[in-house]
Amino acid sequence: MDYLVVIFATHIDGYCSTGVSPSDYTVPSEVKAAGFDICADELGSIVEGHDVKKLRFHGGVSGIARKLCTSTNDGLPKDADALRRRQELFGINKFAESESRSFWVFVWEALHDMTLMILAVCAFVSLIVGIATEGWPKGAHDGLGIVASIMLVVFVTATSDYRQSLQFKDLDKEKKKISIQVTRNGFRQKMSIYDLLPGDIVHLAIGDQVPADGLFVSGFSVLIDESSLTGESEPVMVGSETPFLLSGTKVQDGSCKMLITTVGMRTQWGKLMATLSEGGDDETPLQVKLNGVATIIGKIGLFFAVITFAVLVQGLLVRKWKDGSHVDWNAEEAMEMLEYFAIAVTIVVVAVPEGLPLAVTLSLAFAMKKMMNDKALVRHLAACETMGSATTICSDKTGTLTTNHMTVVKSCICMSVHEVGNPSKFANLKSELHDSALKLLLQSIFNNTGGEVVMSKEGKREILGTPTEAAILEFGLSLGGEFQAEREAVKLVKLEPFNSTKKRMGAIVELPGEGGRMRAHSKGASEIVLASCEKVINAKGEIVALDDSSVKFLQATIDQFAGEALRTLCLAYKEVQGGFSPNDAIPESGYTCIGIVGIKDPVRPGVKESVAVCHAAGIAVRMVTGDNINTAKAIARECGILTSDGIAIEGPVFREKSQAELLELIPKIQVMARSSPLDKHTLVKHLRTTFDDVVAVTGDGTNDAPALHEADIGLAMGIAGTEVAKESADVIILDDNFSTIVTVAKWGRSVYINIQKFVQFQLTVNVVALVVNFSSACMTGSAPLTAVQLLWVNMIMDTLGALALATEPPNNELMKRAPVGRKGHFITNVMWRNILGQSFYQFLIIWKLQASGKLMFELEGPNSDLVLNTIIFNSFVFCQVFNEISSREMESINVFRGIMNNYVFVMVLGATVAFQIIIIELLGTFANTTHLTSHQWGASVLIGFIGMPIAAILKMVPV
Ligand SMILES: Nc1ncnc2c1ncn2[C@@H]1O[C@H](COP(=O)(O)OP(=O)(O)OP(=O)(O)O)[C@@H](O)[C@H]1O
Ligand SMILES: [Ca+2]
Repeated sequence: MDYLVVIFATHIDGYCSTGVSPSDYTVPSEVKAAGFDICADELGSIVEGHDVKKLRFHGGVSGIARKLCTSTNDGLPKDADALRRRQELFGINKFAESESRSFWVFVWEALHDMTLMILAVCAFVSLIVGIATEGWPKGAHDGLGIVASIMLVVFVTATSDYRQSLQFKDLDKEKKKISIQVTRNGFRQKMSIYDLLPGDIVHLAIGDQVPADGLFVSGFSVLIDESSLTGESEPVMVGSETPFLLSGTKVQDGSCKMLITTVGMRTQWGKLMATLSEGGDDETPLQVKLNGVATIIGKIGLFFAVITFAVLVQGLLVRKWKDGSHVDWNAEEAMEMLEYFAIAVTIVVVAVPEGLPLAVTLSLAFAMKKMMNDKALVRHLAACETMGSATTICSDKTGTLTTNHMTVVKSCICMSVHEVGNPSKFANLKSELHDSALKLLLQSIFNNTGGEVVMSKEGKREILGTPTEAAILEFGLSLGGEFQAEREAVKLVKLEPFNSTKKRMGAIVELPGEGGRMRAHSKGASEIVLASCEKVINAKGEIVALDDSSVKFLQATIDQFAGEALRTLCLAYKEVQGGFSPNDAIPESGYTCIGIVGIKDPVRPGVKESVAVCHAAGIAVRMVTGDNINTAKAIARECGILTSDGIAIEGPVFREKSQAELLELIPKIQVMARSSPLDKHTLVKHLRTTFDDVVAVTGDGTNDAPALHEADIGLAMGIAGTEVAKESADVIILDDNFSTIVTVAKWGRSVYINIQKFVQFQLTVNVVALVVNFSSACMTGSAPLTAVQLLWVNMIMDTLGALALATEPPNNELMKRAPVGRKGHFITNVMWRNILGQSFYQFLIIWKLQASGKLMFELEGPNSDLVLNTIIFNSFVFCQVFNEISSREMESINVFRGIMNNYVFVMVLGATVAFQIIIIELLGTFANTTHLTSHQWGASVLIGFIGMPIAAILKMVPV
């Protein structure tokens, strides 16, 4: 679809008269023909340029809406043809994506490997010298062998890189699936931001990202964070005087309705996106660490390679010196030199564990894909590996531990406690309420709210807004209130939307008649709102002073509700004397308490079990919530988070503690209630720095963003989460479920362990290959493993090994051990034991073969060296094949568990064996091998197999 935008963009440019002063603006004929009175470029210049003059010229926001043939109340009409025409003229809300790279780019990149290039030069020289001396095709075998191996390596590397890039592309798409509330055809609906068109009416709330450029229509206290566009961190006020909203910016506070004017690539954000290149995650910490390891090993390899080469050349020179032929060289000797050089280079190739970073990516990408199926979307690759070492999870309560389906189940209106929930109980409550109190209550509920009650397309009543708001609106409806009627009865002068720092929201309404009397409504965390009350409505409907006994009664009620795990909210009002201008602040004291409601939000099924899994896995779970302490405690107890030796603390208390006190306190904190965004951040920071914990934080709201950012792994909720929270997070939990977080931890651990397994396997091969070639070069003057053979071994241990070992799915055992934490060594003692033990065996057996293999296999004649070397090569490869199986487990003896479920492993192993047979039996001329008898085959396989019981015995050695 993108090309459409471009075509029309250029098309319209010809007509549109941008840059001219507003008064001589003429509408392009094409636009006019479609019924619009303004073109896309003009709209773009107004909003992007914050051009108040032009805006005024077009009749302000309502004028623009008219010219765009839309209504600020009902949005765009449904007519599909008209929508299509609109899209043709104004474009769609998509951003040009950077071109995806083709397979050949990856081939080209794989070819850029230094060692491979040197080898290619060797092959080339070998080909020329070979053909010149021995003729075609005999002289070309060695060279062709190397060329083929290089091609194989390049091809496999490129294929795997290419496949990764495709996967990341899919993920990128998933990441960008954002929907938003839109009014079209008179109905509120959720829509993908990509379907937005100029003229659409979008509802923005705190935490949303502005999806396209547009104008503010109506709303309150809108603060926009434009830092993503301008880098300016100070938020900008948006209102009817400065109505410009730019895409890519975020709503930091307030809520509003906006009219979309400019979409897609025409917006500044679109242009910005086009200049950013896609994908390409930074390297993860593990990758960085492993790259370091790889460099060291590479250097060791280089050292050995140089010595091996020197020793081999020296052997040749000494031989020639003895012959006295050191001055004249024949081609065969030149070839020999070249082969030595090739071997030296190959030793470097083998030594450099290119597979390490690859294994990490493979493993992470695999985990990422699987996690997506398990409802976790990984935004930053590094997160999954970090999650594996997490020692603490700071979870928020609402929505993560609970279902986020809230209903009012108890109320204490006018000082009398009622259970509500079914129609008869509501009738009961209603009959007891005094008329004037009921009126006040409904006025408060329906005006002092961030939610809305609307009719859906199907004619059903729908409640919009956060779950808390929805619960209260539902409560109001059940009491016989009507949203529209209450809204029309008074005029809303100001609304201060809820935010987590204040923990309350307020509204000012103008009452009808009587010279514009004003009334303030306040709603919020019950202790806080109650503290600002001076009066209360009593059971008779009279307004009386709030005396000590009433305060005690209300506080006891709050505690009682909270003790039953209910979220409590207090509603209060105040008559505002002496007028009110919208720029004034809503009063904070002198209120009259209407009542308290208790909202039930049941704990999610399975949370208790998941918390238990975390505890078994040595991960501490803490609840950090903005809710009342007793509510939090009750729920934490229900989930198994709060235990008898744990501490529950309130944010304001926590804030006052000294550094020394915190040191003592923090490890014991299991619940932190009434926390502000900053408290959450402080706790996480302390845990990370002072206690060296690896901290995972979950959150949904904008208030959680700082903590999510600070955390080692931020997990945002996919359903309830705001865009701001999601953007600060590393992982998005698509089903908002705590159990999914445990799954992420499990995958993280499996990634970590899989990479460890792979490293163990690869280091073993490395050590043996290096030592064998080096020692025999030193002692016998020849290398048993040739360049082509080494390249094949390299392939087995690098790419194929990574594939086989890095993609093992997790098992439940993983969650029964302690987390690695921040200080754990990547290569553990267990791994060293396995590596050294196994290498020792392999080295010994190959050494034995070299020393007395001819005797053992009764080899004689001119071919005996070749046969023996083939046997050595074959045994060496089979040692790796069986060691690959042993490497599936680092500690447990049973290495076969679940092997048949991991078909990649089985396939890789099968392919390795099959190709080994082909190399030896069919490609002997290229690989410097020869046909082996069944007896010799059996012996090589047996030698490899013995590595397995040895690995098993090693696992019994305690470290
Ligand atoms: N729409 C609202 N209007 C007024 N008060 C509200 C509203 N929503 C929540 N509250 C009050 O604020 C408290 C929650 O504050 P906040 O949103 O900061 O919590 P949170 O950190 O998101 O908590 P959680 O861990 O439960 O998600 C609630 O206990 C309630 O008393
Ligand atoms: Ca929250």
